[in-house]
Amino acid sequence: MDCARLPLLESVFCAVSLGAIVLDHQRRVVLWNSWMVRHAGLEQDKVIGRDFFAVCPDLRGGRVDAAIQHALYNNFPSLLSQTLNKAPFGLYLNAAAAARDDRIQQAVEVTPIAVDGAPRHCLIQISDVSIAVARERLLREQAMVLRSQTFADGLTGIANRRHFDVAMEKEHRRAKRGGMPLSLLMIDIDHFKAYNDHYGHQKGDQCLIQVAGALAAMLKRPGDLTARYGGEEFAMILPETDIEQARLMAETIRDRVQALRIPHERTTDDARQVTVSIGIATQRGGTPVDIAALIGAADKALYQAKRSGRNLVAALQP
Ligand SMILES: Nc1nc2c(ncn2[C@@H]2O[C@H](COP(=O)(O)OP(=O)(O)OP(=O)(O)O)[C@@H](O)[C@H]2O)c(=O)[nH]1
Repeated sequence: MDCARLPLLESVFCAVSLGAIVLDHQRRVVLWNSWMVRHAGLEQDKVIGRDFFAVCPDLRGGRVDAAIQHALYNNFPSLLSQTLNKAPFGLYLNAAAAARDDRIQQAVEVTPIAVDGAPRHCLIQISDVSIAVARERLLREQAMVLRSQTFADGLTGIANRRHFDVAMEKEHRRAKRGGMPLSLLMIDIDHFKAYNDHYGHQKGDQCLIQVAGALAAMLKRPGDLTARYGGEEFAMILPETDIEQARLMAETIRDRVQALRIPHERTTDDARQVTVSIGIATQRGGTPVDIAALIGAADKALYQAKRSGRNLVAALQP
């Protein structure tokens, strides 16, 4: 190497906008660039010639330590993925960030370096990936919000039809695998067309929100789901629930909706309140039917409850 080019190389080493450290074969710090001085808060004269792990004791025994050993003794380069290592070096944007221990997000690369007439050295490069990490976090949060929106009904906030379909597939598979019963309830507000006609569409929407809230508040087990199936019809999935337990649940739903005391002048109910009819279909444990048959049976039971006078529960076992 032409000696006149060495100061130039050192200036370049110091000017790059990433952290650069060179270690010798004994893991002593040979070079520590200005970016490291700025972000680690350690001047070159405090680190040059010292053992790397005396300068950065937290890194001993971790993945950076392993990468250094690989580079120095096995001649292997390593790229430490940001997600696994988060921010291994104590590097900060400024003093305020250091006080909060708010580290610069880092991508770390360790490369073996052959040196003429001396044992192998290694170069550690640290890039600031804070912007990319923040962008990724934001995208992940936005994806979660979008996901929750695509699975929620816009009016009532409970699960929508798409969520119902996904949950039904999952619970149906689980019931089949475990030989457990599975109940499905179809819940329909009685004379809702007349309610809308009499009180107006906005009041109709309020009524749907109240009924949905009452249904959602009844669920206790993690696999249970209540969804807006469409219009004024709701569905409830009750895993590991036999026909008698489902009937009890349906009767409680009927009571809870009546307890809301939503006036309905144009209904057939004597109390002139909003009521619901409920159809139940239960698949026995060990004798599964397909999902379409289960939904069809719940619809048929709902139709029976309506035809028998409304504000009633009917059940079928397909
Ligand atoms: N306000 C409001 N009304 C809705 C919504 N979705 C569906 N509906 C109304 O719900 C009513 C359903 O009426 P029908 O299917 O005839 O049933 P029904 O009047 O409830 O009669 P039964 O079910 O036989 O007791 C229709 O008038 C729809 O317009 C909604 O999001 N908001």
